[in-house]
Amino acid sequence: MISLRELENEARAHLAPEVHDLFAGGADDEITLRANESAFARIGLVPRVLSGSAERDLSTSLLGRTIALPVVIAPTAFHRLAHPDGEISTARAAQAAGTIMIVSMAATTPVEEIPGDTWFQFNVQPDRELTRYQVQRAEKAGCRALVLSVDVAAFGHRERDLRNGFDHLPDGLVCENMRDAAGVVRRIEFAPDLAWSDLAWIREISALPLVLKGITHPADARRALDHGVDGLIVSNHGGRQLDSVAATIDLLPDITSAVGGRVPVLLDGGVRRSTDIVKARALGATAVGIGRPVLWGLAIDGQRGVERVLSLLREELDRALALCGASSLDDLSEDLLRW
Ligand SMILES: Cc1cc2nc3c(=O)[nH]c(=O)nc-3n(C[C@H](O)[C@H](O)[C@H](O)COP(=O)(O)O)c2cc1C
Ligand SMILES: CC(C)CC(=O)C(=O)O
Repeated sequence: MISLRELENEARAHLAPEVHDLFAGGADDEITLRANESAFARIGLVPRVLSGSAERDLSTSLLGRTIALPVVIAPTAFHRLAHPDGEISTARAAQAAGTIMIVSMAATTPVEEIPGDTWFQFNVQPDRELTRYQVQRAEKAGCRALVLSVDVAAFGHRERDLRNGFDHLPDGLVCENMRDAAGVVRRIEFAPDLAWSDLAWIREISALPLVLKGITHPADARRALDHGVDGLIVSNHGGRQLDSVAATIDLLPDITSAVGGRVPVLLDGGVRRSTDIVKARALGATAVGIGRPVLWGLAIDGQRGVERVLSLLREELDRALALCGASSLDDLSEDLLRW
C-alpha cells in the first residue's frame, strides 16, 4: 500500500461494518469530518527552488523531547476492536518511528502495559476521585504529559452508531483505564460543568505537563495560556463531537498567532498526506496528530500496519521538504502558502 488513502480503503475489508462505522464516523451530518480533509486541499503550496540540501531533518522538539517526525498518535478509543494486540501494537509502532502515542482514557489496554513515550488523554469525570485515580495511575505508569479533552461537555451525536445499535463493547473488551481503585470498570461520563477554574485542581493532583485538546477559539487559546497550560491541540475531535465546527487547518492560524510561540500548538483532523503536515507547520503548528489512519493500519496488520502509516508519512514528508527547497521543518513558513 502506497498511501494512507489506500490503507483506509483496505481497512474496510478487515473490520465488521459496525466497527468500521464506529471508527470512520462523525457527528450529525459529518460536515466537519469532511471539512477537515477538504480544507487542506484548498490551500496551495508555492514551493521554493534551488535552496534544498542532500539530507532533510524531520525532527522536532515537543515538551522537552525530540521526536523523529512531527506526527504523534492522537488518542483514539478501543484499539483492541481493530486488532487483538490493540494499544500495545500501536505503541510499539510509535516507538519504532520515534514518536509519541497519546493513550486514550478509553483504551482497551491498561496504561501500565503500554510501552514507549506516552501521554495520557482523559476527560474529567463527574466522580472527581475517579479522575484523580486515573491521572495518578497514568503518572505512575510513566506517561510524560496529561492531555485533557475539553470538547466533550456532552457526547457527540454519532448517527452511524445509533443506526447500527453500537452502544457497548463486545464481551472480553473493557476500557481498562476506567477501573476505579476497587477494580470496577466504570462507565465513561461527561462533565458539562467543567470550568477553567478546575484546571487548578488538575495541577494539584499531578505534576505532569498539561495539554488541552479541543481548542478551537483563539480567545480560549489565550485563556489557556493565562491558566499556564503547557500545550494546546487544535482539534474538533475528528468531527465526532459538535458538527459544523470549522476545519482545524482553517482554525490554526488564529490560534498560533494568539499563542505566539509561548507553548507548542498541535493540530489534528484530516491529516492524510505529508503536504497537510507541511501546511500545518507553515501555519505554526509544532506537530500534527493522526487518528483514524492509525486504526486502519492496526486493523490491516497490527504493529506493522501502524508502522506503515508512519513510514509512509515520513517518506512523503522527506520528499515534500526536498520539493519545497527546505532542509528542515523550520524552513517551512507561511509564505509557502496561497489560499
Ligand atoms: C474511533 C475514534 C476514537 C476516538 N477516541 C478519542 C478519545 O478517546 N479521546 C479523545 O480525546 N479523542 C478521541 N478521538 C479523536 C482523536 O483524538 C482525533 O481528534 C481525531 O481522530 C483526529 O482526526 P483524524 O481521525 O481525521 O486524524 C477519537 C477519534 C476516533 C476516530
Ligand atoms: C469513549 C469516547 C468518549 C471516545 C471518543 O472520544 C470518541 O469516540 O470520539
